[in-house]
Amino acid sequence: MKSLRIALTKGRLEKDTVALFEKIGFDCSAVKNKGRKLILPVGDNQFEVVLAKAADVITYVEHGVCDLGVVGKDTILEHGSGFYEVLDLGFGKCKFALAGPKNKEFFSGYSSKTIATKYPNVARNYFENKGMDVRIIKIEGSVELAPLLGLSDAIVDIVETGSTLKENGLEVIESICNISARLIVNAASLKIRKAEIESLAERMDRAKEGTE
Ligand SMILES: Nc1ncnc2c1ncn2[C@@H]1O[C@H](COP(=O)(O)OP(=O)(O)OP(=O)(O)O)[C@@H](O)[C@H]1O
Ligand SMILES: O=P(O)(O)OC[C@H]1O[C@H](OP(=O)(O)OP(=O)(O)O)[C@H](O)[C@@H]1O
Repeated sequence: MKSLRIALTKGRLEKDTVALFEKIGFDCSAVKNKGRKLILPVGDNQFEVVLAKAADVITYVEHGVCDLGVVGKDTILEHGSGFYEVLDLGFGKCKFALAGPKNKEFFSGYSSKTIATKYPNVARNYFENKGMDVRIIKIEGSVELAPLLGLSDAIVDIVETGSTLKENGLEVIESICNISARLIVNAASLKIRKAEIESLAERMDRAKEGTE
């Protein structure tokens, strides 16, 4: 049978995932010396790692061309639910927050507010739950610019250390939810290759706790 294929969010989550695999004892030298290669073997061809952008990890897992994926809860909340989320990996910790200019009251007044965000679905759900009607503008990155430039009243974005907000005169108005990296699995793969997938997830879980 061909080896399991895991889609891995490249960038921030990549290093922590590789560190976790190495803790289990898998040889990750191909991933660490990847050059521009995007599909790489791990261990003794135990599985293959596919390096992809966060939202694409979900697309590949949902379509079943990858059996598993490592992706942030932020991306899951924004982009999808057609898969199983089997494990909180405990790294990539940050949170979603509503943030805006320091010392400026956001929830007062009657005028409709404008929100800039890279996560329009998350922002829409958040304000729907509050019964607030807001205008949402999608921004692709450095979302903190939007209120500084006068495009929006506030932002919904990821906050980790808080320094990006602080250095730009912004502050958290309200925390929305915690985020961390998750292991996701294609539904059909979980049926067909249950034992293999469960064994890998268990090993990742134990390595995460430092007991492997
Ligand atoms: N400070 C942080 N900022 C953004 N994401 C973070 C942070 N800390 C942890 N993460 C997690 O890392 C994941 C990947 O972030 P990364 O910055 O590598 O990619 P991205 O910002 O989604 O995409 P891009 O490649 O466009 O920068 C996020 O989806 C989130 O789950
Ligand atoms: O609280 P902090 O530790 O400052 O981290 C939060 C910042 O990091 C992320 O941006 P990223 O670096 O991914 O760039 P981007 O905004 O262009 O996506 C996020 O969108 C915030 O801007």
